[in-house]
Amino acid sequence: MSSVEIHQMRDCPTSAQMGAIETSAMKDGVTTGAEMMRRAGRALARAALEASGAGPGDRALVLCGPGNNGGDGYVAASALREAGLDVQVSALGDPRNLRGDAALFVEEWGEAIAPLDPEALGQGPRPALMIDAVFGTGLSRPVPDVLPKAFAAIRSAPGAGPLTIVAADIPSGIQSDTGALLAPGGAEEVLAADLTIAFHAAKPGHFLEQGPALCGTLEIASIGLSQDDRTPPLTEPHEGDITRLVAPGAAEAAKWLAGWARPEPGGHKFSRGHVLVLGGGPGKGGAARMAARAALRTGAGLVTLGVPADAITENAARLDAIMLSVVETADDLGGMLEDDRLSALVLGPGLGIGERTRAMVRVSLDARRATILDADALTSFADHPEELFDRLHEDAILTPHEGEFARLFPDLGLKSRDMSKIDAARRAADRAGCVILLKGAATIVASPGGAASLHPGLYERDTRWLATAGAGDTLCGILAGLAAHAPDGRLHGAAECATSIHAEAARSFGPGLIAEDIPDRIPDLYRAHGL
Ligand SMILES: NC(=O)C1=CN([C@@H]2O[C@H](COP(=O)(O)OP(=O)(O)OC[C@H]3O[C@@H](n4cnc5c(N)ncnc54)[C@H](OP(=O)(O)O)[C@@H]3O)[C@@H](O)[C@H]2O)[C@@H](O)CC1
Ligand SMILES: Nc1ncnc2c1ncn2[C@@H]1O[C@H](COP(=O)(O)OP(=O)(O)O)[C@@H](O)[C@H]1O
Ligand SMILES: [K+]
Repeated sequence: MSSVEIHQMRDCPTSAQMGAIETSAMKDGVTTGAEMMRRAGRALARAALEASGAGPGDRALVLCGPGNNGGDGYVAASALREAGLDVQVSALGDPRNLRGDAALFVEEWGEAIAPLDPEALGQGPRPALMIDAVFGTGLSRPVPDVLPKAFAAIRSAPGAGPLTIVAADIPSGIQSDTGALLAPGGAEEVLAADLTIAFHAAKPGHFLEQGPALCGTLEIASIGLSQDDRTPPLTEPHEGDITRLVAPGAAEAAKWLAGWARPEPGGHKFSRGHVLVLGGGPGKGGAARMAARAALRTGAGLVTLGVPADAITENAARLDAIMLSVVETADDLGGMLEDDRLSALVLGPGLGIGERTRAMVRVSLDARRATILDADALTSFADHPEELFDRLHEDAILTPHEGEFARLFPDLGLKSRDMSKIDAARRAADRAGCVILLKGAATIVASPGGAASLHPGLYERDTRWLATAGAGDTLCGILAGLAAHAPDGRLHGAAECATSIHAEAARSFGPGLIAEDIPDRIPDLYRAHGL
């Protein structure tokens, strides 16, 4: 199983990590600050010309800020002028205060720089393209009032043609580590871009909170730093290494899936693992059945659904390849778990909230199998999460959506946290002592100790059709199908791969997707990746 180590992932650095990558590349003589800025600005100009279709004689407006993001803007302004456009530059703050590389490119621009004056900007005529290079990764506090006023003026300026807006690194007003808005009046105060050109790597803010709604299309431009650069771990206890972006290309995904999902040659059904999904009473079985089907399709050799006696008839009428067992109580479960070939357990989908579920979770965790806890298995511990955390171990994983997450980790929930979703998941993993898979448009996988990955169901990997009842149940099943034959302690990797399979299966179905469709897309997906 050595091939499960394959990780063809990209990085998703914070602002501090991005700074460290740049500094170390400059120190090692890989590039210079001016060269990076020149590449960044030229990439912006090129992308803006392409996206807008503008050419010689067309008007361009470049808004430049007081830091290096502004520096990228001055490079872009010079490049657009070179391409024959009629370029106007408007600056926040006095450009004479710019230092370092940015000052160099102000000089290279050498023409008039207007102050950022909403009234003047509102008079038009509206340009064909606009570059937003006011703030990038250095935005550290709410934007000044003049910025939203200038944006509003630009939006309403008179003019015939459409305006293509291109953001340098990230739209100004989004905090690049968290995706939070640093604009007191909300999203209306940030100029939504048609296209965002991120430099070197996508940042967390492109995927989290308000970021995705404001970035438009996201493209990454190389600025001369190698993709393989790694910074040393930061010293803060919960920062850990750079977040990995789980976005494998087709060739990478094929290798990765082969490592995780292809059966061993000469294997048998038990070597592919046996998943036990626990279900609830009559009329509550759909979620567990979907998880079970997904586990079987993903590659578990056997899947058993364990339900109370009065739910057997209903389930028997709906299942064939999936086996059925009566599991009335935690004692029944304990008896079943004497069979150590049961290698992965799923508890939560449709299981019911209360003491029966809590007792089953205790028995499951004590049995030390790969154990996936979702939905009702999480909510059952909302009043006493420590009781759950005390029993969790490295072969357990919690797969909450934001609502379930907030019940177990109230201080880290969406409404109360003052950190990124990534750091919230990291902190939760440390507290719980197991892997956390925190769902949403961007799904985070975090392990105790700080390792974290972000799966973007966004941009070219848009999986918005997954926001449908039961989609999470199938994710549990896919994860169980992989975990059933994964070596111990590999749940982080299994969770990354499961999220990716789940998303790709959903995308291959597309509009109108319902949860039942997901498991049955997996064979086509595997075939497409050469399994
Ligand atoms: N060599 C490199 O480093 C490269 C960097 N690159 C580019 O640089 C960007 C990062 O540059 P950066 O670190 O200078 O930050 P940036 O986003 O320009 O903003 C910081 C400035 O804004 C100010 N400021 C902050 N908040 C404010 C507020 N609310 N209201 C008013 N002012 C505020 C802040 O002032 P201060 O906080 O210091 O008072 C400071 O002056 C990155 O996104 C990429 O585009 C690329 O060219 C590649 C090479
Ligand atoms: N807007 C969205 N874009 C992309 N993926 C999404 C979006 N909303 C939800 N998802 C994904 O859909 C699934 C929903 O799971 P969950 O919330 O547990 O649903 P359920 O409880 O109904 O099964 C998760 O895998 C989540 O990451
Ligand atoms: K910007």
